[in-house]
Amino acid sequence: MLETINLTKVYRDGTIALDNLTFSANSRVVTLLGRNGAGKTTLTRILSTQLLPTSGIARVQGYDVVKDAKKVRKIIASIPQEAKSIGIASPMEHLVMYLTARGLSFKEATEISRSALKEVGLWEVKDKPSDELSGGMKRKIFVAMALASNAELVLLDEPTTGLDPYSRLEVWSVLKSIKSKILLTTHYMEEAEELSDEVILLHKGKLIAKGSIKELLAKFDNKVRVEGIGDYKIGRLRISYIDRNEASDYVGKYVIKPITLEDLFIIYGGETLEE
Ligand SMILES: Nc1ncnc2c1ncn2[C@@H]1O[C@H](COP(=O)(O)OP(=O)(O)OP(=O)(O)O)[C@@H](O)[C@H]1O
Repeated sequence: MLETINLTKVYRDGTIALDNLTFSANSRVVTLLGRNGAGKTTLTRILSTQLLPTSGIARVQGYDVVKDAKKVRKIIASIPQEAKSIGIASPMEHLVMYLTARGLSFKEATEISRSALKEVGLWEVKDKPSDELSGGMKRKIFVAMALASNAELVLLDEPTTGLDPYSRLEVWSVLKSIKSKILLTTHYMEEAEELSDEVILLHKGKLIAKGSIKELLAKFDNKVRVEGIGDYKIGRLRISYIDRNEASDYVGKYVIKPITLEDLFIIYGGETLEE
């Protein structure tokens, strides 16, 4: 269970990263979506007790992230965006170090590490120094840690950035299978669609939409996306959203597509020509 009440974070230079954010979410996989700078990492860092809020309340499984920070740390595993592997240490060494630091015996840690490394597809390279692994493989070490942690809540900030499509599928299948609840941050719409039970859309530190993807898409059930014309501008592409029954007027002239999660992002994020 994640909960915030009027959560606000103002950085020292005056940047308002979170602006009176109030929400609660209790699904197994909750995904934070938003443009660059929306406040996703700031929220993840506050929930994982790495950053203090300026005001407001945030709770993880009922525990206040400021007053009960120690309890929160016991029940979460946090894999930040900037997590870097130690060059001379192998994937196996990373996992064993991590699990023994979480309080497991060396024997238990070794056993759990073995199965986690097999599951994320790192078994073949388990003893190689991580310096000699590809960027994607290094990223997978952290996914294996999340898997092995057995934490109540795992916070994963962009876990598949830099992975090839096959590795991304491998990571998805791991994330689907683990028992822990997950707070995921991603820029990949496909990933959000594949994994999320609930999505939280942030824009400039504010909540603009929350719900299952099905619920959010249902609001635009009668719309279609038209590419090549309109007020929304993504790079050089102009987009508009029209009623489904008007679509026949556009057939043959423009590309018409069903509404996806990416469109919600565009509609709610509101990047228009005027802005
Ligand atoms: N340490 C900091 N000091 C000042 N401003 C910061 C700091 N960290 C983040 N910000 C600002 O706070 C806002 C939210 O940043 P945050 O990193 O939380 O966004 P994000 O949604 O995670 O972005 P991205 O998708 O690019 O990772 C941005 O305007 C950012 O520039």
